[in-house]
Amino acid sequence: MGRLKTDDGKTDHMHLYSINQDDILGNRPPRTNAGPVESKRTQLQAFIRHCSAALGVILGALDDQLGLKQGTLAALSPLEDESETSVRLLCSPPQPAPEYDRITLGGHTDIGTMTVLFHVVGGLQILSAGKENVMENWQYVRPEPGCALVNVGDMLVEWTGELLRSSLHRVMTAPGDQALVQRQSVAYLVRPAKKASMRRIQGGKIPPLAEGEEEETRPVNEWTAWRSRQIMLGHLKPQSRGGNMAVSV
Ligand SMILES: O=C(O)CCC(=O)C(=O)O
Ligand SMILES: [Fe+2]
Repeated sequence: MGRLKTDDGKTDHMHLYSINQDDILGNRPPRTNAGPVESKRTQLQAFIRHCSAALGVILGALDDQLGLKQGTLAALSPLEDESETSVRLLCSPPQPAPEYDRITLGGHTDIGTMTVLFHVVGGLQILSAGKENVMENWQYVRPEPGCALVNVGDMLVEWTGELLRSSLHRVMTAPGDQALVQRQSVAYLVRPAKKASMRRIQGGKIPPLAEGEEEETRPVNEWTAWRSRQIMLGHLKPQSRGGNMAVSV
């Protein structure tokens, strides 16, 4: 806790544990995780497969809407290929004297393909497209019982020539009395296969490169390292991207 800088120059207010998909599915030699994770390998495998199947349905619907061949988007992140896909556990301690302006996890867009988020306690906030990044423009996203939240990541924005949008979000102290309890969330963060390309997908409704626009040719790993570094150095500001054309699903 307190290791990551938040947007207001303070530090985070959460514990974070990342579980690597390749480790759980056996795509690489096993890592030694914390005891509670090691004892739940079977459940984690089932969880990953379940999330992935659900995302497959959503990606299939997006294929249709974008006029792409069925399976195009899902094929970029197959379970059996090595990737940086992870299950991320977040935990923020209760605040007996809540500081409602405290940032638990700073504003960011998810860098990968898509995210499935499970949360019960509030605190997640989103900055709507086109809104200035000031406190009063951030809106809480109320968790819906029995529902997961699905987020588009930056790579889907790149592949679709910015048709799809990745939204800037963050975690704050939960509103009202919810701040008095511990907040936990589980996120399944899908990243593409390491060997995938960041090249824009061709076909369907995806716009071809405009004149003078440079083609992105880097592989996923290189692009990820570059983007993370640009954000860390402050050369790139995390912000909502894409959404150039409404695509209804
Ligand atoms: O805990 C949450 O509600 C969101 C976490 C998140 O944005 C992330 O893990 O990328
Ligand atoms: Fe996120």
